[in-house]
Amino acid sequence: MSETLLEDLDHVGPATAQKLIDAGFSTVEAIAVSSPAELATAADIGESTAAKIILAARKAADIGGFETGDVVMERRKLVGKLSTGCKEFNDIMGGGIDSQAITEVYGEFGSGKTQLGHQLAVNVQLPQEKGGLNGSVIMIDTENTFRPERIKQMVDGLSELYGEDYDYEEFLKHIHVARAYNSNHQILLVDAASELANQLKDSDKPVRLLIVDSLTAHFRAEYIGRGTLADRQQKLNKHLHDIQRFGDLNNAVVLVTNQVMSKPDAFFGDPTKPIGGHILGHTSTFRLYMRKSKGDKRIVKLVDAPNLPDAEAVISVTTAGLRDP
Ligand SMILES: Nc1ncnc2c1ncn2[C@@H]1O[C@H](COP(=O)(O)OP(=O)(O)OP(=O)(O)O)[C@@H](O)[C@H]1O
Repeated sequence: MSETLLEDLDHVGPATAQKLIDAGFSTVEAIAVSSPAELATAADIGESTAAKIILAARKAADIGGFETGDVVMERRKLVGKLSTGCKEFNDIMGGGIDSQAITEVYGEFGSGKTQLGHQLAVNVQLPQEKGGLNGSVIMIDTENTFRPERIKQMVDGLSELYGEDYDYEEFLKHIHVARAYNSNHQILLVDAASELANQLKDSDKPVRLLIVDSLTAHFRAEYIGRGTLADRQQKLNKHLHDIQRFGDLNNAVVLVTNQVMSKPDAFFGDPTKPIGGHILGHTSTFRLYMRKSKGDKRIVKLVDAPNLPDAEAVISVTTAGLRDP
């Protein structure tokens, strides 16, 4: 990542730099990949100035053009694999959940999406040899489903598993949770997340996991009726690009959850399909479909991945956390 300060960019004075930072554009890279309209609104500047700033940022950040395959290969080498704690599940994901990608998990209520989020929030804090990424977590919680008590159970589960004495309070300190009260708030929280990630960048636990649980619930509740569909998809699309950018810039794993329709509905369509339709399908790099099975078992199906075959894994959701059955 470039070390250029915002103030060193042409057309950016100290006041504008501060406005940009307040709006969540705290790095040259974040500015370089924004659109003039987006930047103009966020920092309250004219669009032509915004366009000039973006050009300057692109030069300074040295991103946005073509890359040769070896450069892509270098960045891909940094891709981290976060363990789910379940062997079969890790296997179908090629060894774990990739950083620098969005993984969407969809399924009915109670299928275990939130449990997976909690387990990853614990695992990501572990060192690499234990399947973690030695990182912190940012969680955008839209339905008030985050439960610190559940984290404690999972940390206790880890202590048992490894015969070590993990302190759940330490784990909780590295999970930054924000409630999103509506879809606009949810969108703004990604900016806040970028800022926080930036602050923690050089700490001993940089942010390596972003969870948005649920990605779609607010959008679904707020955009009702056919006339609003295009608007909703457009907002969701931009939101997802912001999220993807977060994952790329922070080399972070991104997990977003999504519901399926429990009963057919003319607006949202097929009951077995995730909400959000095509836009989500194209943006999330990995899609997982979770469903309940017997007892505490859950079936996780990889339905879409760039370079992996579709496959299924069985996991158990136990008090100690996600486990192999
Ligand atoms: N402490 C626990 N011990 C064992 N199993 C648990 C525990 N807490 C939750 N579960 C299991 O996880 C299920 C809830 O799963 P989860 O909250 O992840 O669902 P979800 O897919 O996020 O649903 P929703 O769409 O409603 O948010 C419970 O029904 C239970 O089976």
